[in-house]
Order: sequence, then structure tokens, then C-alpha cells
Amino acid sequence: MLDVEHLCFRYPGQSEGWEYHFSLAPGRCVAVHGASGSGKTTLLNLIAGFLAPDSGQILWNGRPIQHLEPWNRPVTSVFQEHNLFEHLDVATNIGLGLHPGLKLTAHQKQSINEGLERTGLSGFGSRMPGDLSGGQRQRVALVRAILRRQPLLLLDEPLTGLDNEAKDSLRAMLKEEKARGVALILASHDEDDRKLLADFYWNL
Ligand SMILES: Nc1ncnc2c1ncn2[C@@H]1O[C@H](COP(=O)(O)OP(=O)(O)OP(=O)(O)O)[C@@H](O)[C@H]1O
Repeated sequence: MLDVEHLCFRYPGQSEGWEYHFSLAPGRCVAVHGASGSGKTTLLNLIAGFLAPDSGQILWNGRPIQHLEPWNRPVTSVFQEHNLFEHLDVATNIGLGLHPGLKLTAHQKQSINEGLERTGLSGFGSRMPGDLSGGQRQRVALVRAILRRQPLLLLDEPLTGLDNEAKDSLRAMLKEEKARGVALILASHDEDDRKLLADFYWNL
């Protein structure tokens, strides 16, 4: 269970900031809704640990996590910029999300291949990120995030720019994650994504 309690944040030099307050149960999806610039990405960055709040708490199952480093939080994220390691091939990029030392079990290796297959990227494991299209990179980032199997998945415009076939496949994967009990926070301008995945809306 995620509880975001009176989480306040203001960018240095700005006169106004945000106060976020909501809860999210396992297996549920909240769509964060608001105009461009309303603070959706800021919220995701605070929960992921890429920004530090001025005050307030982020609780996971009652335990404060706002002081933890990003990699120690029960969170995985897919942001607009996909943050793939350019010097590592696709399979290694995904594998690093599963084990920092790349000590992967046979099952994990198989799940990487299955993830690539399901997203239309069969045989792409040895490709370098620089040789992929924007949509293909996005799919790799999503496969990596999903396979990390964290209980909270943060999604910032996850399906923007993908073709319909890729969108359908990834939406199905995200629905499966929900059914497995993963909680999703979705920032998306896409009404179809929100309708399909979100259980409730949170307006900024
Ligand atoms: N590092 C920063 N320093 C100062 N202001 C910032 C910084 N990053 C973002 N902002 C401002 O904070 C506001 C919220 O940004 P944020 O990226 O959270 O919006 P958003 O709702 O995700 O927008 P979009 O839908 O366009 O992605 C914007 O006005 C943005 O210009």
C-alpha cells in the first residue's frame, strides 16, 4: 500500500509548489491528470527518489521510504526519456534491471526473451540502443521495468509514439501486472490508456 502524505515540493527559485496527498492499494492504478506543466512528472520523480520533497511522507506498507535511495525503493519507472545504457546491448540493458551484476537465472534469461517477443522485438537482444527507433527503445524500457517485478510501477507517457499493435501488446502486459498486484501510477495524455488501465483519477 502506498500512502503519499502531504508531500510538498517547490523547485528552487519558483514561487509556487505542489502538495500531493493520496493512497494507492496493490493492484490498482491511479491516473494522474493535469495540463502540461501541472506537476505529473514531478510527482513521479518524488516517488522514484529522483527529487527530494521539502516535507511530507511517502509510506510503503506503513514504512517511510522518502529517505531511501532510488534503487532501494520498491519502485520501478518508465519515464519519457528512456535511460537505456547506450554502450550495452538490449538484453544487457534489461538484464541489469534484474541483477546489477548480471547474474541471471535461466528463468530470468527466458523472461527477457519472452518480454522481447511479446513486444515485437524478438531477436533484438544483441542490438545496441542506438540502432533502435524511439518506439523500440520505449518498448525495451517497458520490458525492463516490468521484469524488475517491483510492487509499484511509475509510468510517464509510457505508450506515446507507439503504433497500435505495440500499444495493444503493452497495454495487455500492464493489465497483467495490475492483476498480479502491482500498483500503477500513470501520467498520460492518452485517454484510451487512462480508460483501460486506471481505477481512479487524481487531478492536479
Ligand atoms: N528542474 C526544474 N526547475 C524548475 N522548474 C521545473 C523543473 N522541472 C520542471 N519544472 C517546472 O515544473 C512544472 C511541472 O513540471 P512537470 O514536468 O512535473 O509537469 P507535467 O505535468 O509532467 O507536464 P507534461 O504533461 O508536459 O509532461 C513545469 O512548469 C516545469 O516547467
